[in-house]
Amino acid sequence: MKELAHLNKFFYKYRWRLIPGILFVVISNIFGVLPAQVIRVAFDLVTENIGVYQLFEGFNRQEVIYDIFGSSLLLFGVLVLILALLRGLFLFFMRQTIILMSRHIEYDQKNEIYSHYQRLSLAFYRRHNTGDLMNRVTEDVSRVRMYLGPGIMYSINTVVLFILVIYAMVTVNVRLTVFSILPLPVLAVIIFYVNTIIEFRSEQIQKRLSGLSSFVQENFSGIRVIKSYVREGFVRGKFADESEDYKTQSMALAKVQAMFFPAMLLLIGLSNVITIYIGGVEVMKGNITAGNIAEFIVYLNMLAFPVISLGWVTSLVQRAAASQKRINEFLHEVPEIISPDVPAKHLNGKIEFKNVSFVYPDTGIEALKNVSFIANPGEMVAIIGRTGSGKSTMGNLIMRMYDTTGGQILIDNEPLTSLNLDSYRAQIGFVPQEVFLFSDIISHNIAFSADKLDMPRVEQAARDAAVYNNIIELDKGFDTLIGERGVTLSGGQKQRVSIARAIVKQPQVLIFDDCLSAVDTRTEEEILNNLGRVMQGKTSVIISHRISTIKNADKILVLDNGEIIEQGTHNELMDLKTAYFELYEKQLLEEEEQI
Ligand SMILES: Nc1ncnc2c1ncn2[C@@H]1O[C@H](COP(=O)(O)OP(=O)(O)OP(=O)(O)O)[C@@H](O)[C@H]1O
Repeated sequence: MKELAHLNKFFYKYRWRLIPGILFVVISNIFGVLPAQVIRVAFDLVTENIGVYQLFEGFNRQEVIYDIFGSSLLLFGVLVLILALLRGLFLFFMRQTIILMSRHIEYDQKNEIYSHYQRLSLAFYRRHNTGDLMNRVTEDVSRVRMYLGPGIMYSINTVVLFILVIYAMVTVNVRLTVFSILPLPVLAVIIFYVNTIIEFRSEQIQKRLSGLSSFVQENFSGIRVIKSYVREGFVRGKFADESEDYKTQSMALAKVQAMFFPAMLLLIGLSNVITIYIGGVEVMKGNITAGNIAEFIVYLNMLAFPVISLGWVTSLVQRAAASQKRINEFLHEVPEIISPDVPAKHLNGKIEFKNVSFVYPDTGIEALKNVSFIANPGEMVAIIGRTGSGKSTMGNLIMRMYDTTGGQILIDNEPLTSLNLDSYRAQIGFVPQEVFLFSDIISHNIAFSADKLDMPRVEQAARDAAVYNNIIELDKGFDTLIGERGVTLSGGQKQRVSIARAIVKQPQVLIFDDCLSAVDTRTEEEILNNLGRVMQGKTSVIISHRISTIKNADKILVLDNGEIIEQGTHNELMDLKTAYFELYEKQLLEEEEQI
């Protein structure tokens, strides 16, 4: 439960909603209790007046008594109505303060979690799946809100109402009070247990439902594979099985829910019966009036809801505590990559790896061993090697997505870890291996790094990335929506849009992580020529599988199993007639075979 203490700061922040809220709860409950007393007086008036009315049987005065009796009853009726209206008004204020407070806190908490997520490093995102990350910012926050809003509101309501009602009951008759509230604790305990079962089953259903939606989502995304392998029938069968499971769980829940309300009504009914019986005995003894029984019945029915909410609120708080625990787990996660608090600096673009080694934190895979090289401003350095040799890892380390586990990376002769990270990354154009474009229009995707859209710059970047002609051929040109809701670009087009996104930044350092793989060799040459112009005096790091992409580089690093086994220019490496030469021969042979 201590997990919920994290939320106290929000209660303090919104104290001017919470305090009036509590006040409104008290006032609304006072207006809730008063009608019961009015009803008692009215009831007693009825019994008295019937006696008086019968006494005047056969007299003219009987008519007058009847009229007085009628108008006073009407007055009581109007009074009850006014009290009910006032109660309603304060209930409205209560919700407007406390429930609104919970919505404000929900908003703040979502932002708090989301901005913390943004600070966490790539390794964190690798460790946790997207569904989990999303659940904590949506479902868990909603559960916590249930505690902040209804939870707090009904708890205060229950306490205040209990004090007021029990006090009013005890002042009438202690014996009757004890007997009539006797079934209520049983009701609270039953509701707590039934609620726990309901919640457990609901959670199971929720899990099945998210399983079902992930299943459907994945199959819709992979519909091409399903159709090409004619697996529609198989997938349909699997869907039916998953749905069947969901149905069974839902029916089990419906059964418990079906028992819930009758059990509740039974216990409330039992309280009423006891009140009337014991109350009747007390009336006969002359301890209370008939009006008191009516008053008690009203009190009991007023207590029923708080008793029910007691069980409900208890399980709600438990769930909120569990959710807050999950939220806190992430909020207390310290980012692995922290930028030192130093001023931004202009980047010249010298990159130096000094005996860099790197082991991936979660898998323990040693991706780089003792890697050393220098890339000077104005140079194009290429990295080539077999798959899994550590090329992308080098890109990730230059971007400081991870910190090295051995050796050092120097940027402009300073350790990378001592630079202002935001300013450093802002001056690098990184094109990742897996293209990712947002579901937005093309121009926004290209201008992603800028706060303001500068169309001439976007168009120039598209030209340099050799994708301009493809874009203007589309009906809406740069305003074409791409992604799930829009046009599907080809693999090569996507790669080039993501290249344009990096170029538009006019970066000091450009990193291409195998992002020309889906581009034909002629277009590739065009892009590389443009790059030569755009990146004049700046540093480019080109990671590739293809020798054709990198043969003009100033320096080629041949990576194998995390180690640089050769480095030099194309000609130098060819002369060596070792690994690079063999790779060249192999690729030449493959090209000839294709022709
Ligand atoms: N996020 C990660 N967590 C753990 N291990 C990783 C991660 N990314 C890569 N690896 C491992 O590190 C090694 C080097 O991977 P890397 O992606 O750098 O190779 P690559 O040369 O870029 O390969 P490819 O050409 O296929 O993209 C591989 O063994 C890979 O399994």
